[in-house]
Amino acid sequence: MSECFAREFSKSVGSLSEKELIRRFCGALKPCMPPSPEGAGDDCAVLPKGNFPLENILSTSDAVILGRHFSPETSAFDAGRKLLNRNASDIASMGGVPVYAMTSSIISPKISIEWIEEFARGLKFAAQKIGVKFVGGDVARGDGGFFSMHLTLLGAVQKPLLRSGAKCGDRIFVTGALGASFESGRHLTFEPRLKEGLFLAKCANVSACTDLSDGLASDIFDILADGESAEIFADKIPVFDFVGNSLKKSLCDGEDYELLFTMSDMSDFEVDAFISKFKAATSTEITEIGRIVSSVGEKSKLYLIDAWGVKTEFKDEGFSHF
Ligand SMILES: Nc1ncnc2c1ncn2[C@@H]1O[C@H](COP(=O)(O)OP(=O)(O)OP(=O)(O)O)[C@@H](O)[C@H]1O
Ligand SMILES: Cc1ncc(C[n+]2csc(CCOP(=O)(O)O)c2C)c(N)n1
Ligand SMILES: [Mg+2]
Repeated sequence: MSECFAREFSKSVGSLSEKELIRRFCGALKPCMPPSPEGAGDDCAVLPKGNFPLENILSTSDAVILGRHFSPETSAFDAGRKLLNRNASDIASMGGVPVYAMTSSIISPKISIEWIEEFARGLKFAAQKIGVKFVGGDVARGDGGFFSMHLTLLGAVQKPLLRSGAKCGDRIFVTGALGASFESGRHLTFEPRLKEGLFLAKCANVSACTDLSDGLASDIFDILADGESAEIFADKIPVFDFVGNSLKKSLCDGEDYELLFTMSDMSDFEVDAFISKFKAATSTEITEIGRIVSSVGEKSKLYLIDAWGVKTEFKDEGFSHF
């Protein structure tokens, strides 16, 4: 595994010119970079409309920052893969398909050339899995030991799944299992729930959807309108099986990159059939974890209901940078 910081100047990006650095980075991304003008090389990338196969264009942006989203011990390959996949998770949560990516980076001159190429190979690995092409970006020098790369991902969607739309009485579901994403390494190795998002986009009674990046205890509020709260059945939360994981961690750790969504007008009988259909179409487990309830006149809240039916407000928060 290549080390993040070079031990000799000649192996550091500081020994390269800006153009040489871009050439090395883009070289490691091949064959995921189309030639100019669609790809890098001119002042802008020229993206043919026909390459966005569906009616609406989606756009999202997220970064990975050394010390914030990965550590100096993380493999560069895993950090690069994470960068694309965490953006693809946002496209998945809208029910879209990812198409084009652009990366902008701030790089300390001490970063090793081998490390940055390995980072690009992680990006390429994720891109080949989900059919994304890289079409340009930017690099700038950062001081000290700083490294960040920001990725803008464009995608396409017919009818987007939105965060808004959940109504009182709707059932709340989540894909996969939650918590201990850092300790288990899933924050690096997860696969974006793209086929799951596409499946949901075709279901008429999905009323809201988002992906879980800051933790359910935070992200649930993104799908609650004024006058709505969420009741979650504590014993239904799919706690990821990992030493030290807990209900609290499953709600607060973040970086699960699972989909949280709501369904309207569904009978108990239909729930089992839906869960089976979802599994058959995507190979992914989903769990019904709660309901949207009315709380008119007060702030939206997250309530936990225990196995005895006792309801308490859950006040711990998910991840927040500030
Ligand atoms: N610097 C910014 N300028 C404009 N809009 C922003 C900025 N930062 C965030 N936003 C917008 O705020 C909204 C919420 O951002 P948030 O980062 O919570 O979404 P997210 O990408 O799903 O979450 P995460 O970053 O945890 O993956 C998004 O629509 C995003 O585009
Ligand atoms: C070194 C290191 N320290 C902490 C964490 C945990 N972490 C970082 S960002 C984030 C939420 C989503 O990020 P954002 O809001 O930027 O989208 C979480 C849970 C990590 N993965 N690596
Ligand atoms: Mg998101």
